[in-house]
Amino acid sequence: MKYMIYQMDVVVANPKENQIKIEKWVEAQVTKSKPDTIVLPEMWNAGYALDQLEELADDNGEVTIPFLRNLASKHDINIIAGSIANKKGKAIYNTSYIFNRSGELVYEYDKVHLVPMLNEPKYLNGGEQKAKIFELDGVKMGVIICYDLRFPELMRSLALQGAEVIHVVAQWPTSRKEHWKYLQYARAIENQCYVISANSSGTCNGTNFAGESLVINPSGELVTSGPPEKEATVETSIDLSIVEEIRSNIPVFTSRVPHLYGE
Ligand SMILES: O=C(O)CCC(=O)C(=O)O
Repeated sequence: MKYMIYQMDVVVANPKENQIKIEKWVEAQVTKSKPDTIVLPEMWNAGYALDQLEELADDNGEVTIPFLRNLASKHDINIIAGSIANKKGKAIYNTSYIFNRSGELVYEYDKVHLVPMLNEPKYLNGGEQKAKIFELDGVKMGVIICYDLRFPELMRSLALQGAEVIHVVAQWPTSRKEHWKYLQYARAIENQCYVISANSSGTCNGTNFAGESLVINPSGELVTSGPPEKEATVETSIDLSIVEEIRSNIPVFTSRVPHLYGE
């Protein structure tokens, strides 16, 4: 499966401009490289303008869903659509949408873990649904959002449901870039799956975002990386046949003793 990741410099507090940016990027890059799947970063509609989300957030995807549906079917691509600030009733969530190449919305996930360091709980609601896997081109996959990466239980639950590829969409700051990298390596090794991330670049309220979107294979080896702190397109192909091979060589899933973990 061929991937293209948009390590995007999100324009803060300007959903329309970000939508145009994504459209132009897809027109320019997708037509050239013809990937199967593209990945966008976290909160690409509004950026981290948390105190303006009441005005900036989408309303149950009413703007974003038709935009992405059309992009997917027009270009024949699967879209791991990062995430957006999204109103559901009175509450605002950080929502990820996944579209297949026919333009069908196959999965929707609200970020479960909110970041105290950014005061997210003041502005956002945490998702209340269990994370599930979805399928694109017959491959079992999952998605988590940024701070979710610090909670190994979440990715483990996706791996136990059969995910072979897990995406991390993020706006992770440079100040904690080592955590960003090492946590992804750990999650790939312990779950023996591909970890594919899209981080943003650029700046918001004095915070620089790290870039360095990563593709790590199920053995914990780096396949490719985006550059630090600048907008970029990251391209790669992943070989799914190695997932089963690695899982049978080191059979951690059959060695688990769940009743001793309080599960
Ligand atoms: O956990 C971290 O250090 C960064 C998390 C974050 O920035 C986010 O979830 O948006």
